[in-house]
Amino acid sequence: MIKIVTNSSDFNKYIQSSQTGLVEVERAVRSIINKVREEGEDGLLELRQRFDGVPSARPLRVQAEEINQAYQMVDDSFRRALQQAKENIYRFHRKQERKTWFSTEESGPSLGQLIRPIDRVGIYVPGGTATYPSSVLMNAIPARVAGVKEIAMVTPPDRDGNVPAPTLVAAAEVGITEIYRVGGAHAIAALAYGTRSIKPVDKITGPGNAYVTLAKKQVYGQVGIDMLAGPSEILVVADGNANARFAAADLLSQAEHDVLARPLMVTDSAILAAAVREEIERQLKRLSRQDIARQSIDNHGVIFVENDWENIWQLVNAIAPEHLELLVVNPMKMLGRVRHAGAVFLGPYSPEPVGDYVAGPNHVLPTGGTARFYSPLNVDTFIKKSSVISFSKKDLVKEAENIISLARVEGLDAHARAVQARLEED
Ligand SMILES: NC(=O)c1ccc[n+]([C@@H]2O[C@H](COP(=O)([O-])OP(=O)(O)OC[C@H]3O[C@@H](n4cnc5c(N)ncnc54)[C@H](O)[C@@H]3O)[C@@H](O)[C@H]2O)c1
Ligand SMILES: N[C@H](CO)Cc1c[nH]c[nH+]1
Ligand SMILES: [Zn+2]
Repeated sequence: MIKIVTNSSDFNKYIQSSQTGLVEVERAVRSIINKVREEGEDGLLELRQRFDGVPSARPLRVQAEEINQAYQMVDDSFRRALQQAKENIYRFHRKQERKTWFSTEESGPSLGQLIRPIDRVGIYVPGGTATYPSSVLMNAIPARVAGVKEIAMVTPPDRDGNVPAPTLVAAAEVGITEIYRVGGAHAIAALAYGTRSIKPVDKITGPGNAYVTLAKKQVYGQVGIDMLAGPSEILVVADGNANARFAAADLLSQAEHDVLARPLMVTDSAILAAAVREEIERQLKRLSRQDIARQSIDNHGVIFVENDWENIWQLVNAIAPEHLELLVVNPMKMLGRVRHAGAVFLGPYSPEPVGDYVAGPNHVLPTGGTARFYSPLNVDTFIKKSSVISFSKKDLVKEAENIISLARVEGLDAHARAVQARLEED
């Protein structure tokens, strides 16, 4: 059963325990990464066999033929839904496009920013316990809008070594053909360091379980990463008027992702809290992934009951959840109180799964409190900027004294001389 916590002095305990690291997993991930670094592809295939049960003889790269066959295996309703989702996600992300710019003032130096896409990106598409074609779109579309040319995709195959057909079709629809059937921390290591058949990438993006997420954290620096997008979270903020059936369904929608998923709620109504708890038990029984959802609800689920709305907003921002639902009267007005959240869903008809699939904003979102400093996956994730500086002699003469004086204070004589050399030119 989900815990109901009414004593606000206990709140911190629940927030902190959910944001602290998983030491055992961190250690396991370190040794997985080292094995791939030291033993390359042989180590990778051994780990794939151990963790994904795939015979090492099964080639890493998915063949073009498998992608063609995948189209025969998906139905029309999936293809229509995929097209609609793709269109909506493209529309939202195109609004984020950036252009190279230069200052256009008539006098003074020319300054600007070069915008360049990252050359080669590795995207992780989860697949350990569910199939995520939607995550293919969410990763690839902002990369395409940014202009990334090379996208390598990794995803865990099933026990027979096959990548699910919907995942392959989604990849083909966004022009990805470099697909490797491998998941987990070992796949992240292979993307970061390269193996015989996988060329290393410049940046790794995408969500995953604790192994994947901690692996991304550990390879950061060797490659760029988007963020820490680990086991799913939802925080439902509900007042006494909220619908208990809706709140319970939304909590379960994230609980079913992972035994480590965090379904949280805060309300000022003890009556609603009890009703939601009852509803969760009733709805859980009908779910196909009830084993996973049950563990998430029992071990990580909490309903906080708090009368003071000032304290409620403090709690929301301290948790900094991946998904925040506002099931309150006039949610738009309450938006101003939100400082940290991956995505905010307003009102009873914006349930979290709308954002997972079709709304358009990205569903790859920061977890574990990292929405305090990370943003959703977006076009900027796939670009980088270079500053451009162009001074004429006149511009340099004007600034020379300032440069020389700052360089002297820093004790960097050669810096000052680089400027003086130009002043003494003729
Ligand atoms: N934050 C986000 O934006 C977001 C979006 C979508 C999904 N998710 C999350 O992605 C995750 C998907 O999880 P999943 O497990 O279904 O798929 P996954 O692909 O993330 O993880 C499966 C892999 O984990 C590895 N693994 C499992 N147990 C292991 C062990 N004991 N030791 C070493 N490696 C092990 C296996 O190699 C397997 O390939 C869920 O946590 C879900 O909540 C997050
Ligand atoms: N809710 C997940 C992010 O935490 C994304 C997702 C994909 N498919 C279904 N849900
Ligand atoms: Zn989801």
